[in-house]
Amino acid sequence: MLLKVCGATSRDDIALLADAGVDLIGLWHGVPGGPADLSPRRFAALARRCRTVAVPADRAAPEPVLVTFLRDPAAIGGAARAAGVQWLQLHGYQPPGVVAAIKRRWPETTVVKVLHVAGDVCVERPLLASYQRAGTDLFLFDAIGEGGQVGSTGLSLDPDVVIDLAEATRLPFLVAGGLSAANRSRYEKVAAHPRFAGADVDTAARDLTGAFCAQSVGSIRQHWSAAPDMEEVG
Ligand SMILES: O=C(O)c1ccccc1N[C@@H]1O[C@H](COP(=O)(O)O)[C@@H](O)[C@H]1O
Repeated sequence: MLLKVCGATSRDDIALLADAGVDLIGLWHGVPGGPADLSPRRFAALARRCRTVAVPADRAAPEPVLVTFLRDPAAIGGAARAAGVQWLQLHGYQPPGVVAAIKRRWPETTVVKVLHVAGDVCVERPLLASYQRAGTDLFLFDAIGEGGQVGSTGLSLDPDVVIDLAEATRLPFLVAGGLSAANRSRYEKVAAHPRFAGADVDTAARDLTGAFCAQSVGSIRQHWSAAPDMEEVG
């Protein structure tokens, strides 16, 4: 299973996350006003750092992921390509046409489309087939905040809602939304699903000051790694 942690902003963040065994590191670009938003230059520098950071010989370097609210396929694909980044996380409400345009021009890209869930309602439910036809590689299920907040809500999804959504799709999926070491046992059914690809965390990876905490990330890794292994995705 893959562990993704979101919102790295420094070389030290990446060293800490790599050392803790994180597989995918989310780098924000095109998240206006976001505390972890990166300029194109900084985004490219940190993506390079992900690929070159020291990791034990038996582990791959973490994969940088462009996490974005951008909607313009050329801007999204252009930023990723300029930084040599293969993974895109389309957070927010980009329509299926954006996925299709990216996959047409950059077919080698792994596109993760976020599906936003409020309670037991997935906003994009009527569009699932369209996103699949467009070439989405993985879905990421995330909780919407009470005021419609998107990303890093710290709110957990009901595992039964996750399973229901997984069954309505045919792609591998990641889960986000208030995940932690402590609530891993609640997601037993989810982690055992044959298309469960991994967990995506922001809030629980940090301490009270908002900095990444090696101990918390290590503990999340340890608890969530108990999930059955996923076949290669992307
Ligand atoms: O972390 C953010 O603020 C953020 C901003 C813009 C897009 C995505 C963002 N994070 C995503 O939020 C979830 C996890 O959040 P949490 O563990 O509930 O705090 C995850 O998908 C991140 O990629």
